Amino acid sequence: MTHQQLPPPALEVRNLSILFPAEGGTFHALRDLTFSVQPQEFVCILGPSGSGKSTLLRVLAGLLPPSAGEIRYADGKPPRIGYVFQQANLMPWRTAIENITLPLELQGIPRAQARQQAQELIELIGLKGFEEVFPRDLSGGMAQRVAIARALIQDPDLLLLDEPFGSLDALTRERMGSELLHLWQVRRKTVLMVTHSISEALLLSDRVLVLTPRPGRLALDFRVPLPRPRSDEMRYTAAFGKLSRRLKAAIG
Ligand SMILES: Nc1ncnc2c1ncn2[C@@H]1O[C@H](COP(=O)(O)OP(=O)(O)OP(=O)(O)O)[C@@H](O)[C@H]1O
Repeated sequence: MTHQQLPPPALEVRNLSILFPAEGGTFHALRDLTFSVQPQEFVCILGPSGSGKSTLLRVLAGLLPPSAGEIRYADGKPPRIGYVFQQANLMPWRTAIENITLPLELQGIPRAQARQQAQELIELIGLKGFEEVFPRDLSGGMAQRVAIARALIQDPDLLLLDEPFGSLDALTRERMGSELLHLWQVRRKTVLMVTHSISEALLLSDRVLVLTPRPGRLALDFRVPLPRPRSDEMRYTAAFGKLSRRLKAAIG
């Protein structure tokens, strides 16, 4: 029998709990979560409102210390992280390209060099022609493309996406999902993405982690058995419908 050796996980979460202060004491936002993520894996986190999905991303980003348990990263130290939120949070006085280059400028990288690096991402993410547009003149989808490019420009090892398409209309959301898929196929990052959309999770990810209602525990760690490359057409297949029902039942 051959033994297939897996690379060390990009991150391991062990018995993670998060307690927050509440009236008269504390409450568990997350309780005893254990899972690991492989390098370049695309993992979606699904769960009802308040199940601790955003809290989990904040812990993984190092913005919130675990109350109990631990997080281990592949080479022992926290990876470079790119973080994208539901709102693009762009600087209104900077153009699209100037928002993208900002993280590099803050690192002291010369402006011309930063712009050159941004240009490659602009083409990859469908922002060509919008470089000099200010945020007020960008559509929601375009603004979110800028936010994703800004997160990618530092070449993060780990991309954390917190409902990045949550504020977009359904059609733009589908298109952005396909573009993210394309981006991931080209750049191959380890991705953890929070979403409320079962179909988005199935179409994009290798694995879906479903959290229970508060306190968030792991209800299901589900490997998506759909072949890659994935296409939008898959949404309309019987297999996809069956998987959707399975996830819906797990969310409750
Ligand atoms: N800093 C904090 N202090 C106290 N309670 C908090 C804090 N941050 C989050 N919470 C609470 O922890 C719980 C989990 O919140 P979190 O935002 O992680 O859930 P979520 O699954 O991302 O929700 P949604 O899907 O609505 O975005 C909620 O009850 C929230 O009110």
